[in-house]
Amino acid sequence: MRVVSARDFQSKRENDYGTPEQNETVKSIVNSVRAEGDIALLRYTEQLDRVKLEASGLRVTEAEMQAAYERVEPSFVTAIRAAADRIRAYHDKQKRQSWMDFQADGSILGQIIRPLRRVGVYVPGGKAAYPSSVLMNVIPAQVAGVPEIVMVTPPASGGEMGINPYILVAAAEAGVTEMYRVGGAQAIAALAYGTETIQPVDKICGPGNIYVALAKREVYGAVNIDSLAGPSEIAVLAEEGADPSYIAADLLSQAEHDEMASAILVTPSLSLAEAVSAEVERQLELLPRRDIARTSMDSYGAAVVTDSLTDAIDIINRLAPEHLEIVTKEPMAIVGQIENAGAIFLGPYSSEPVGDYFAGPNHIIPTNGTARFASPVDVDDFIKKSSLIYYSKEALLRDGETIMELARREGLEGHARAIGIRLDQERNTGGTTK
Ligand SMILES: NC(=O)c1ccc[n+]([C@@H]2O[C@H](COP(=O)([O-])OP(=O)(O)OC[C@H]3O[C@@H](n4cnc5c(N)ncnc54)[C@H](O)[C@@H]3O)[C@@H](O)[C@H]2O)c1
Ligand SMILES: N[C@H](CO)Cc1c[nH]c[nH+]1
Ligand SMILES: [Zn+2]
Repeated sequence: MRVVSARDFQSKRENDYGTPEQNETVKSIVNSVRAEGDIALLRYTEQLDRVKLEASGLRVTEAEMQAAYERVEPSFVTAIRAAADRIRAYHDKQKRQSWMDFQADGSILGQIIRPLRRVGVYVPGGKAAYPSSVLMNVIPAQVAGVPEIVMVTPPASGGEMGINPYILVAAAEAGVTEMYRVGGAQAIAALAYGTETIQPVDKICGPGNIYVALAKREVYGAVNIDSLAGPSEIAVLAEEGADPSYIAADLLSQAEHDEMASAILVTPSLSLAEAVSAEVERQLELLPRRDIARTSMDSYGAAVVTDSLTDAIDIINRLAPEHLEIVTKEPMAIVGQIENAGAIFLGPYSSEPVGDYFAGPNHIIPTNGTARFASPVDVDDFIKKSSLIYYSKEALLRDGETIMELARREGLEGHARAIGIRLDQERNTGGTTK
């Protein structure tokens, strides 16, 4: 991992999302699926996932889900249930209630909260399978009360039609009843526009690689999306005294996700930066996915040395990382200065994978600097709100002239007249109409 001074550090991620070629590829896949439906889905699944399917084979059956229990260890079932309980407990706290404010003049103002009717959840399954992402998608949708949750995930690569059994068991445990074996940009397009087999949804949530993230951006507007939760990122803010082997391990935990993942240490300590860099080289060799981790470390990894802790915090706020670990003597004293980060992990024992799998907060988190304006998936992603306005006669008589003044200053006489016609009527009838 390169050690660089803050002055020489230029994040490779401060550009637009994806290369021009990746953007073109995604546009072309999305347009083809929109125009051709299932035929394009099957073509891209064969081309990109090397799995040949018939349209009738797109839907994953309940029997497949149940059969998968035979192929996973009982310890996995215990673990996924324990994780689901923690994730559900955390998301239960986010539930919103509809509310109404009864005013003294007889008016009622409020907000009605309703679940979205049909949502699509993407579970990544290209280079690795992510049963944990099944829970992170499905549980908040269930807590919100979404009646139709449609899961998509790529068929296990290597020519088999099957889905990874850990994903199937996680889906069965979560109560998924509608699942399709399709991934990448083609799955996102199918959820957005529908095909002969897949009915369109109202919103698409879930993480994925660059093609998935770009496809979500491409279909936004036809459907809503959660955020651009693309290739994983970690930034560690640390000072002298932090354990280099812990930091290196946590950096590599995200680097192993994807060649496009990013892992950055920011510290005022040159000696810590050098120790972490050496530790990364040592630990890299121990990883089964070292080729992926090395590519991402070489492309996007860095140990950035700053003049001060304040400068280090500035860099973190500029990066707006998906995950931030603060490993300083007083992490609580720093957290208030962090403006941009998707999930913040405090202290030496809050290793990032604690949040990936188990603590309870959602691991579907915006990337590539978009934590500046976006948030991790939560129950709010699966609801919508309607404003409620009941104006009493008394209230309209009181506020009518003010509303007409505002309408006329916008040059919208029709708006003013809609109010005026009621005021006139009330005045002419001496206020006897109800
Ligand atoms: N930000 C988050 O919240 C979060 C959470 C979990 C995982 N992730 C990220 O999810 C990603 C998972 O990636 P993955 O690849 O393992 O699975 P994936 O399911 O996201 O992507 C696999 C699909 O990508 C498509 N694809 C692959 N190469 C392509 C190409 N050259 N052209 C067009 N399409 C192509 C294929 O259709 C394939 O099915 C990683 O980047 C990981 O870091 C992010
Ligand atoms: N770190 C990922 C989010 O970027 C989430 C995850 C799932 N499994 C392992 N990690
Ligand atoms: Zn992870």
